[in-house]
Amino acid sequence: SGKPKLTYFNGRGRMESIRWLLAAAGVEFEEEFLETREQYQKLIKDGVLLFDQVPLVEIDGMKMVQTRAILSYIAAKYNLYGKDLKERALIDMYVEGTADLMGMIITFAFTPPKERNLALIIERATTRYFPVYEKVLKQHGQEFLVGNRFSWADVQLLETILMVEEKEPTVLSKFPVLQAFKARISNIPTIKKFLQPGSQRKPPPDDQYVATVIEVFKK
Ligand SMILES: N[C@@H](CCC(=O)N[C@@H](CS(=O)(=O)O)C(=O)NCC(=O)O)C(=O)O
Repeated sequence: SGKPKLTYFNGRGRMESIRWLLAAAGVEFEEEFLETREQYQKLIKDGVLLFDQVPLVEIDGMKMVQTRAILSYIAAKYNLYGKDLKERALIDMYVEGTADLMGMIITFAFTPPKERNLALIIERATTRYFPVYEKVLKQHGQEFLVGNRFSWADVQLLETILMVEEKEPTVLSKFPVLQAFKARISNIPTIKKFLQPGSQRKPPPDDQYVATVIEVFKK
């Protein structure tokens, strides 16, 4: 069909940022959901998982694995990766910062309840990460994080803001510039569409999602 094909669980995990970036770029994609151990073993047998891991994204005749490699390829292909090496370096830094914060939330669902530390996630969000993006936007006074135009960094920052707000709705209370950024980027047509019910955006992980991941990878 020519559309990229994403193979992963029917949930966010590492694939959600890829769904966001493709959607922001206005690129339609298909999905195959990993539900059983047999499916996973077949993928391995067929030799399509370079490191026996998912996300897998089939795009432009390639069977891509490794989340960052996939995201970088999509960002470059759809001109969301800055105009030169220095803008790309800034985008990489901002993207890795949001990835670190999102990573804390992704592992939260797989952490035994009594070991979960939501306070630490909110503390990191409000003292280490969000202040950086608030300052960057405030300092240059532009609409977007890098190069005065829409990029991968903007997409991933919005994804991160929404994910942290799901845990703590007041998290942006001290970040007025990020509040305006959130409203602005949410209104970009391709993103507005992705935020509508019925899109391929996935809900927060629930017990069933965690159980499926554990079941599929059970040694
Ligand atoms: N660095 C890889 C890590 C991928 C990874 O660990 N994937 C997990 C699934 S999930 O953590 O994304 O849910 C996996 O396939 N694990 C199986 C295995 O490692 O044997 C990436 O970024 O894509």
